[in-house]
Amino acid sequence: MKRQLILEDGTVFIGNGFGSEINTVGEVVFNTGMTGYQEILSDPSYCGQIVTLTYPLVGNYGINRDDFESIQPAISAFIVKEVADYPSNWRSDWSLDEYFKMKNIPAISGIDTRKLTRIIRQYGTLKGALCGIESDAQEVIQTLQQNRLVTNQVKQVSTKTAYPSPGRGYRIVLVDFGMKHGILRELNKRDCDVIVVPYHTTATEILQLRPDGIMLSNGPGDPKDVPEAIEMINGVLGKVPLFGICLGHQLFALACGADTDKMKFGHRGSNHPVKDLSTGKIAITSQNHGFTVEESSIENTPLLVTHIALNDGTIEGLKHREFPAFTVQYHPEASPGPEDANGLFDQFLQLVKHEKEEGVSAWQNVQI
Ligand SMILES: NC(=O)CC[C@H](N)C(=O)O
Repeated sequence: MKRQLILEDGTVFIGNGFGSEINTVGEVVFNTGMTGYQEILSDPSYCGQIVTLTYPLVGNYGINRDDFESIQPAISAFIVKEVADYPSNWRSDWSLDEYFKMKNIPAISGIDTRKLTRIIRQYGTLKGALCGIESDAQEVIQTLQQNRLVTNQVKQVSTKTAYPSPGRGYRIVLVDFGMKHGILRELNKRDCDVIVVPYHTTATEILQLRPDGIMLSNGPGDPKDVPEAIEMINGVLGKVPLFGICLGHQLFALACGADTDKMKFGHRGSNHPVKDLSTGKIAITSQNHGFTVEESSIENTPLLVTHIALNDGTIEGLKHREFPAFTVQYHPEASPGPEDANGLFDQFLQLVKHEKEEGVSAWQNVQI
């Protein structure tokens, strides 16, 4: 069934619809990963976005039971060059088409994704609509140009109530801004006694859980849309060791007085090189972000830049000069992508251990 992808700059692509037949709008972004489409489409940080993959053939190994990053995918729509109708893998349970129909998410194939990606790189991420062939393109373009997309996506994807994921190790409170399961998996693997809490949980409520450490998860949208989290971070900073990922990193920066900004087209892919400024080591990382911490805003804050992106020099890691708190813009939990940075979870737990055994002074001696 022919459907159209319409962009706010006036470009119209005609392709073949699959998955759900509903019409949708969203921010069109590209991901350069060659594999990992299941993890990408189920990453809650894509809430409200229409994702195109630059890799040309998608769906070959199907969708399986085990590789989801959330229970309910939050992406608005999916765009591919060619979709595999007959996946082949022993783990495969559904084809992309079957899965998207089941989850009511529209998708389109037969799109020149190289052209689309070049438009996004030139124009910056832009609003788009996936709709039926009968829709009037000029009308849709006008609507896209005149309306803002929905914000406050964190509220849509965060858990509504707190829940435990018990273990025998350190008590970690994981604040869910749209958490990828991978983060919880890494903590569970290390036997942490995790309590996942909603995005609006206050500092007092978190401290009442007597955590040994606090983790700030990834999540969708603009960090400035979540002021309650910034307030919470200020209330726990210096009291309990803190580790933040992606949106968690941006919220931490805002809480410490730095600023964030929207990037032209962001970083989304599985092979972004990041340099650790203290060791000079390079990690190949998985990334998905459209906002960044502004470098010029760091100067008068208590923050130290620990990592930078080698492609464009933007900030990829921060630590607090005084308190036990550090964050990264990339994804140490991978899923999908390389596991070069996976050791950050161990470093966090080492920090938690030091703090528990020796108090705040130990922080000064721990290398991040
Ligand atoms: N993966 C994330 O946490 C993304 C953070 C934020 N929504 C951004 O786009 O920059």
